[in-house]
Amino acid sequence: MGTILETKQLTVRFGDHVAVDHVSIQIEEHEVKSIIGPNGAGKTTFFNLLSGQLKPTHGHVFFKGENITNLPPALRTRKGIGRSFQITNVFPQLTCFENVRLAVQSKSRVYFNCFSNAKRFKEIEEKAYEWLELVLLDNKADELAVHLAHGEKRKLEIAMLLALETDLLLLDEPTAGMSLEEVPKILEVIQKIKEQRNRTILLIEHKIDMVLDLSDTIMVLFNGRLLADGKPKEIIKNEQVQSAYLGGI
Ligand SMILES: Nc1ncnc2c1ncn2[C@@H]1O[C@H](COP(=O)(O)OP(=O)(O)OP(=O)(O)O)[C@@H](O)[C@H]1O
Repeated sequence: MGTILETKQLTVRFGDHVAVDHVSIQIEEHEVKSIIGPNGAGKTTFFNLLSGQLKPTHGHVFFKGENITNLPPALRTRKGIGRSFQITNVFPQLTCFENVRLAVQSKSRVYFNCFSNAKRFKEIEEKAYEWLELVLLDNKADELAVHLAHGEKRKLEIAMLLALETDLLLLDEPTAGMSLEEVPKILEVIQKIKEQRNRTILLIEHKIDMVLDLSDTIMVLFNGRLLADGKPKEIIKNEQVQSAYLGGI
């Protein structure tokens, strides 16, 4: 296994404010890496630089060894970087199954028409059910997305992201806005994706227990700078991290 994503001295300024400040990291294939840091530390801005929503003022992003710093978001998705947002992104008037099937179709570029191959559609439908099963939503396949609870919508969004079959998943606070009962279910979904060991996950998450449970490595941002990057045990012991973020636990 090698490095799937690397940033070198990645920096973005907004006027006088340096939101991401010379951040150099590496993400290994099939690892789960989390980004933590206080509000305003630069986590979402860093994601925007990786997914192409923002262009850096300085530095580079490499994906599978290729310099993608100047590629637009759609091209990055095609190369294998998929991103979820804090706001759920599903079609409310379609069922869960239809939402995921659309994502599978967009990946396979097969569209329904009367001349098309029925066998191919069957494969697409089976694949859509597989993703729904993986995110524990197969029992809601025929439910309209508009009727789902918030946590279920997040799971549906993750299923749609998985259906795009990107190698790297950028998950931006998948538990944001969830009730206490919903959080363990998302944790279980991410754990299941992790167990398959065929995706790399970069996760922004405020729930520190969840981060410690899931992550192979954790990077800590503080005022746009990389304060620490290492295994959960090292991060927890790091004195700078404790005083800057964890409140000296
Ligand atoms: N487009 C922008 N223009 C100006 N300032 C911005 C812009 N985007 C982000 N910032 C600033 O950059 C800093 C980092 O913001 P960012 O949203 O990345 O932090 P964050 O770590 O994701 O915070 P949170 O945990 O609250 O989501 C903040 O001070 C924010 O106000």
